[in-house]
Amino acid sequence: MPYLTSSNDFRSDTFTTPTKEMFEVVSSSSIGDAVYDEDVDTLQLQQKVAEIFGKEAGLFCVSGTLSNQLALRTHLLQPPSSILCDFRGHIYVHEAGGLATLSQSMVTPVIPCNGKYLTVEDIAKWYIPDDGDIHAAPTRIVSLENTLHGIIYPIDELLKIKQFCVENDLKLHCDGARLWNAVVASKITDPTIYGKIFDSISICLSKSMGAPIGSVLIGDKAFIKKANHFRKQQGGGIRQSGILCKMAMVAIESDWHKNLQYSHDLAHDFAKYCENLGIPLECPCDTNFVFLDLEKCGIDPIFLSTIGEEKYNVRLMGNRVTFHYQISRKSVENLKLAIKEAVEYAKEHPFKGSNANKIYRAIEK
Ligand SMILES: Cc1ncc(COP(=O)(O)O)c(C=O)c1O
Ligand SMILES: C[C@@H](O)[C@H](N)C(=O)O
Repeated sequence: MPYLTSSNDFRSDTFTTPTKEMFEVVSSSSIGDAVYDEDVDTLQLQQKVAEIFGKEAGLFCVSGTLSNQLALRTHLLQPPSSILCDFRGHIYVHEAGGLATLSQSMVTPVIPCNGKYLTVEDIAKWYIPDDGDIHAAPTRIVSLENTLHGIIYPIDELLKIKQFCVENDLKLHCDGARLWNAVVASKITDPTIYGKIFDSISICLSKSMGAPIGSVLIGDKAFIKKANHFRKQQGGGIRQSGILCKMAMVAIESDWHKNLQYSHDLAHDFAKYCENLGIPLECPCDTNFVFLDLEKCGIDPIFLSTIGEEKYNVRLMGNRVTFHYQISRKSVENLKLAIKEAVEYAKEHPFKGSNANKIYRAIEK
């Protein structure tokens, strides 16, 4: 099926497509060489994102993976070192082992005791102190994700973790690919709170915000200056990035609160529908993701995505159903028909296969 629009694409919010307005602004974008900090639209976007989330400076990156990897590399001075994160964290599961190769760092993947997000108790239990034990790779960074699997991090827990990091000389990074969603769902009126808590934040513009390309890494000036050095080293120093930054600025200047709330409302409605069908959720539906425990209902994810595409014109991948502002209500109705058929089919043909190819891990209950 030719890829037409994202209105029926529930695979990820990375499938959001540029708007007509984004294409229209391209012709008036600045055309300076961003490697020399001479591109006005790039400088403006970097500063805008830094100001929104309360940091001194920003650095445009072509992907969230690059933004995360630069942040963590910049915080690290020399091996041996460890980075503590949630065992489901993108930096650990989905960034191709970049921390090992680009940062020569170990990772301590931790399963949250509360089944949702790491608490300060989880971190205190699993962090590796720099106490002179030559067997160890001491923890240098705690890297959190907000949201992670769509789960919101409570501010009071973040503040406790921040305090622990300060007391133990640890850097605190946030993979904020969907921090915009957390702001809307938590009804945060002043997002600079996150800049007060985290030493660095990677903010994606290409997911729920709908820009075609780009993330911005934010931090203090000295940190961003060093991250820029690593960005050049890793080939991320791009030239006329004003084209991309102007498009991204359209997303920031849009009514993103309304857009993201729409996607959250669709997700919450679908989550309720699935639970009423007897499909448990793998984790709470706080924002735009619905993680279904298909295994518990004997539903084959391949069967679901196949009938979804061939019979109901919806695009699905695995057990994560993603909502974004370009999803149409008609597509949600089609999605509900597809999941209903999959439930009925599973009653007669329960799927007992392996979920080894599951790219989104769940916490065993
Ligand atoms: C939580 C999270 N962090 C980082 C990334 C990486 O972003 P990118 O795909 O632009 O590298 C993603 C991907 O969507 C993500 O879901
Ligand atoms: C697959 C993963 O890298 C991507 N960030 C997503 O959420 O779809």
